[in-house]
Amino acid sequence: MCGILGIVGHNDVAAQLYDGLTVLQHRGQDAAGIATANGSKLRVHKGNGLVSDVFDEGAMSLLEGRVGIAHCRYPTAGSEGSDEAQPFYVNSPFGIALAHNGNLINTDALRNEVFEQDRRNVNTESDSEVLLNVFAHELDTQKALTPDAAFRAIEGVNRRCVGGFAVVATVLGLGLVAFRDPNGIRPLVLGKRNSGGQDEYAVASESVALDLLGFERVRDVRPGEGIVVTPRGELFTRQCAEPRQHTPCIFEYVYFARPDSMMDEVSVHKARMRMGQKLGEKILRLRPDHDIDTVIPIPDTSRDAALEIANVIGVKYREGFIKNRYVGRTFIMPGQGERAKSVRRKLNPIPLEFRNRVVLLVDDSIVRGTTSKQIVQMARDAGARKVYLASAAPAVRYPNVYGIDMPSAEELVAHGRTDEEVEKLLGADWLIYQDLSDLEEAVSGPKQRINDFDSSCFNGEYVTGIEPGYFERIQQLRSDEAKKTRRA
Ligand SMILES: O=P(O)(O)OC[C@H]1O[C@H](OP(=O)(O)OP(=O)(O)O)[C@H](O)[C@@H]1O
Ligand SMILES: NC(=O)CC[C@H](N)C(=O)O
Ligand SMILES: [Mg+2]
Repeated sequence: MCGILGIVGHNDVAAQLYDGLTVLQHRGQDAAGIATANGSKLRVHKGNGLVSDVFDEGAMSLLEGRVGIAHCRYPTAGSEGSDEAQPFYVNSPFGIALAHNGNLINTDALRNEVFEQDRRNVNTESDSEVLLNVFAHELDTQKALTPDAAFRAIEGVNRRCVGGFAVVATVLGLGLVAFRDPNGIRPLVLGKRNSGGQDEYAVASESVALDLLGFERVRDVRPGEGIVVTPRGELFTRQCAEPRQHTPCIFEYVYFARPDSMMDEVSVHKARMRMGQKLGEKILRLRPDHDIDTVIPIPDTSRDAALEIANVIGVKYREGFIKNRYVGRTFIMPGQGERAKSVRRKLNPIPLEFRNRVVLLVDDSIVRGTTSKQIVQMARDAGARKVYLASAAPAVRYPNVYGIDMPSAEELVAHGRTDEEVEKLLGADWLIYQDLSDLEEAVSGPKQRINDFDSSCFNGEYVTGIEPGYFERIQQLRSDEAKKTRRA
C-alpha cells in the first residue's frame, strides 16, 4: 500500500513533502520519490529505500517549486527495482509527473491499448506507468490545458482503468491534479491551510500527513472525483465518473493506516477499539468461563484492539513483546525469507509476563501466518502454560488485487483450511477470529459512516469483477516463488 501526497503552496513545497512522507512511511518501505514543478521545469528525485535514505541535502535543494507530489512505495506490480520507484514522468503532453497508490487489474490489456492505439511506450512493468500514459493520452486529446480538460482526462482514466487507484499528479502549466477510483477503494483526503491570507491545499493518503503539515482536513476525495489546484491556489473539483458503490478497502482499518488517521470520516483508532470490543464479546460468548490470565498484543498494530479485548473480558493487559524500533513492518517486506527472519529480530518476549500463565495473544490479522507461528512458539518458550491467539480480522482466505501485495491464495495460511487446521498449524491452543459482520460493523461505527466495503480478502467478492485467468496470471508473476526466481 503506497503513500501519496500532493501540495500546492506559496513557497517551495519539497521540505513539506519530505516531512509528510515520513508519516506515510508505514505504507511503503521499498522506495520513495518527490517531483516538483517550477515554471517550465519538472524535477524528480526517487530511489529505493526509506524516505530518510533516498533524500539528502543536495537532492532536496534541486527540488524547487510551489507545486509538488510525493510517494513511498510498497510494490504490488512489476519489480522492486529503482526504475519502478515513483513518481513517474512523461514529457508529453506538457510534462506530467504522477504517483499512484493502488493496483490496476487490466494492466496487460491497457499496456497493449496504450501502445497500439495511443502510440505510447511504457518502459517498465509498473501498472502506475501504464496509468500515467492513459492519463497523458486522454489529456493530449483535449483542446486546451484547463481544469476542465483535466477532468475530461480523468473521466477517460475512470473509463479505461480497472482496479484501485488514488492518484496525485503535477501537470506543468496547470498545477496539481488528484483523483480517486470510482469505488473509492483507495483512500485520499483533501486539506486546506491559510498562509498570509492565501489558501494552500494538500491531498494525502492519510490525514496524519495533513495534521503534521498544519493543513485542516476538509473532506475525503469522493469516489470517482477529480481535483485540480492551480499554482495560484484556486481549487476546482468535479465528479468524473458515474456514481458506483463506495467500497473502501477494509484492510486499511485493520492494518495499513495509522491509528491517528481519519479515513472516509472514520477514526482508524476508534475502529480498531471497536474491533477489540466485538472480539472480546465473542470470546465471552464462546467461553464465558475462560481461563485467560493476560492479554498480550503483538506490536504494533494490534494494540488498540488488544486493550479493548482485555477490558471486555476483564483480565490484565500486558506488553509481553518488546519491539525493536529499528525494524520496520514485516508484512510489507517483499520476500518470505526476509519477512520470516525479521519477526524474530523485531519482537522479543519478556519471560515474566508469560511464565505459568494462560496468555491470549492478539494480532490485528493473520495473513501468511509468518508472525503468529513464531510468536506462539516464543510465548511457549517463555514459559506460557497455554497460548491462545485472537485475530481482530477474520481469516484471510483470498488474494487482494487492489493494492495489497497478497496475490497468491496458496501463500495465505487460512486458504483452503478450516479454523481448526490453522490453529494446529500455528501451534495455538485456541484460535479465535473476528466475524466479518462484526469487523464491518466495527469500522462503520455507530454513525454507520460506511455501508459497503472492499472485504475481498475475507469473502472473495471483488467489486470490479475479475477476468477469467487473472488470478492464475498474477500468481505466476507475483507469488513469493516467482519473485525469488526473478531475483536469482
Ligand atoms: O500473518 P502475517 O503474514 O505475518 O501478517 C500479519 C502480521 O503482519 C503485520 O505486522 P507488521 O510487522 O507488518 O507491522 P506492525 O508492526 O504494524 O504490526 C500485521 O500487523 C500482523 O502482525
Ligand atoms: N501499494 C501500492 O499502492 C503500489 C502502487 C503500484 N501498483 C506499484 O506497484 O508501484
Ligand atoms: Mg503486526
